[in-house]
Amino acid sequence: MSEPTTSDSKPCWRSFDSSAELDAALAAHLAGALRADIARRGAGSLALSGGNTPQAMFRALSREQLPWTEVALTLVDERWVDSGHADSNERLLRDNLLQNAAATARLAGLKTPHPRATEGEGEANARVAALPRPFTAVVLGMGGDGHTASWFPQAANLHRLLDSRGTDLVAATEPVTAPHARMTLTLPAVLASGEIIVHITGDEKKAVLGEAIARGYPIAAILQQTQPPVSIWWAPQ
Ligand SMILES: O=C1O[C@H](COP(=O)(O)O)[C@@H](O)[C@H](O)[C@H]1O
Repeated sequence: MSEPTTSDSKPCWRSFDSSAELDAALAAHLAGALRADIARRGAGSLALSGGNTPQAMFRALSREQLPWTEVALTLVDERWVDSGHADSNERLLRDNLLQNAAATARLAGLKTPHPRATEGEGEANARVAALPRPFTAVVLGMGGDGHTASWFPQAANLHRLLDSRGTDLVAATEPVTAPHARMTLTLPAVLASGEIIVHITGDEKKAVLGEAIARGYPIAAILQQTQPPVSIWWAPQ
């Protein structure tokens, strides 16, 4: 299957023969970007996605040797569940990345103690605002429905999440087609990054990406960008 491009921009594709190769290369790439940022401004930061795709890459990244005490991590999006819940992206990050050499990195999660995600917006915004930004890198995943971050096609407030002139760094949303209310970075927060990496695997997601622009999937908001640079890292399942 060929690599889809958009009419306006051609995100750079990095295709690998296996997920294992992709995971090793992406972990090394992120570690290099963090080292460079720490050397340049004394701090590095990553906004990372949850879900199944990035878990092995997180474990590879956790073994990279770098000054992890100077690294701040946050999530691209979070499900509104306790941090010990099986569906918690924070739990996923703690279990897979905040281990080994990376155990000393600082994590600013998006889940607050508020019962409702909408009530946690102020605190979550303040947490993200306190991080070293622009992010060194943002790593996005993508669902089979073309959602990235927690920008779901059916969400009533999708417009707010994708408002490039909006001032909120995060916002609550109801995905409609997936469980749990969410807290998600907004488009302007994602764009305030040294680079954006879309990390996907499998032919199905490659095909979805190819349809994204034509069908107006939320990930099109990223694929159409030229600044910061966007690259797509892909391997077969
Ligand atoms: O719900 C979510 O799904 C996407 C994609 O996850 P995957 O399991 O298909 O890799 C993920 O990027 C996002 O962070 C997560 O909250």
